[in-house]
Amino acid sequence: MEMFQYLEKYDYEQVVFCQDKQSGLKAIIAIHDTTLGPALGGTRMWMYPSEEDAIEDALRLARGMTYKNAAAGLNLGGGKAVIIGNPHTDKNEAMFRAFGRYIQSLNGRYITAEDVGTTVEDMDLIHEETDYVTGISPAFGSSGNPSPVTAYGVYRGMKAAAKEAFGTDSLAGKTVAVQGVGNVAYHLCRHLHEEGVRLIVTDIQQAAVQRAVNEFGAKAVKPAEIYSVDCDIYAPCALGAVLNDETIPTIKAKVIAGSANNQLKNSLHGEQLHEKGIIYAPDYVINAGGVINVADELIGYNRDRALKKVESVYDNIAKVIEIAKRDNIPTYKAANRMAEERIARMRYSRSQFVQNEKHILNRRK
Ligand SMILES: NC(=O)c1ccc[n+]([C@@H]2O[C@H](COP(=O)([O-])OP(=O)(O)OC[C@H]3O[C@@H](n4cnc5c(N)ncnc54)[C@H](O)[C@@H]3O)[C@@H](O)[C@H]2O)c1
Ligand SMILES: CC(C)C[C@H](N)C(=O)O
Repeated sequence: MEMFQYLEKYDYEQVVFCQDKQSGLKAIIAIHDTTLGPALGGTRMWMYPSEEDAIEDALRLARGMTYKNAAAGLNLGGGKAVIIGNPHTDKNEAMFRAFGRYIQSLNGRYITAEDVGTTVEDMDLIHEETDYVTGISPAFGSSGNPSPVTAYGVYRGMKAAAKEAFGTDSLAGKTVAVQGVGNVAYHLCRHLHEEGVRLIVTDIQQAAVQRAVNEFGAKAVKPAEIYSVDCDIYAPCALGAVLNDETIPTIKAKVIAGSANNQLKNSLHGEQLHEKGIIYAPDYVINAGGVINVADELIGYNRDRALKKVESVYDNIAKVIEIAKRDNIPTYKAANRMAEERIARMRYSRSQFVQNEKHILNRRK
């Protein structure tokens, strides 16, 4: 990869490589854009096939957080970190504390939280060394695991997309196919079950499937079958790139609304969904509940206030659909437009020099 060429292409601000031989820490922090405020995004721990894959993932995810935070109306920029290693076998206290010291050295330009492969316990270790971490234990007056709140946001966003497709946002009697019933989707299934939805689920872990079958009366199908089942709504809640040339032609759902990041393999697939008349709730808009929740910690966490803010995912999905209809463009493009326009407006309005300017981190004091 021609690093600076890539950074210039998408206008990244900063990339930090963090190494600590004794603990085995190899991490990359990518800060994409801090126009709206400090860059907030989780830390992913993953066994990357190569260092180049890890760098690419950090960069791609950081840019995604710029869009997610902007579209959610947060005064936060976009960044993300990756730790190279096996989250089941390679973690240790010194690793996360060394990583916390690197975050501290950025003096608030980057704030971390959970992502795939990291937990509340890991955030607590990072917190030993820095204040620039969210999603830490409720014992510290913080928000804890973001997944249930992400699920609530996805549920709200799904209702907004359903309103467009079916003329009502009631999901009672609808069939929803859920791909992956992990941390987020388990809670999503609970909301859907309580509203009288028929659930079809799949997962590569049998125990996760069985729990949804037992608790919510879900019907189980094999992983490869989930795309083509008869359903009203397809909820991708596992991996990225699941909306691609192979899967899109088989999808029968009228709505796609799930928590997974980077659902479109590439932007062409967003066009294909538009041509098929499927209402696609853009991933980074519908799954913003987690980041909205952890961002509330920056002003002194209040669960009720955070949940109230997460309800706005409904309005944000409705707004994206409205822009898509007004401009006759796919919803993924409408979401990008919404985020980019907000950043451009704020960049302009915040371009004047102000001594000791006010920003979200100053509100903590
Ligand atoms: N946790 C959050 O707050 C949050 C916030 C925003 C976005 N997300 C995104 O939502 C998705 C789910 O996150 P999570 O925290 O629930 O993760 P998780 O690991 O708890 O759940 C994912 C589930 O998907 C299953 N899975 C993996 N590959 C599969 C396949 N091929 N077919 C079917 N199932 C498969 C896994 O076995 C697991 O049960 C991820 O893409 C994540 O990036 C999560
Ligand atoms: C800040 C975190 C809760 C971010 C979450 N991992 C996401 O992708 O939105």
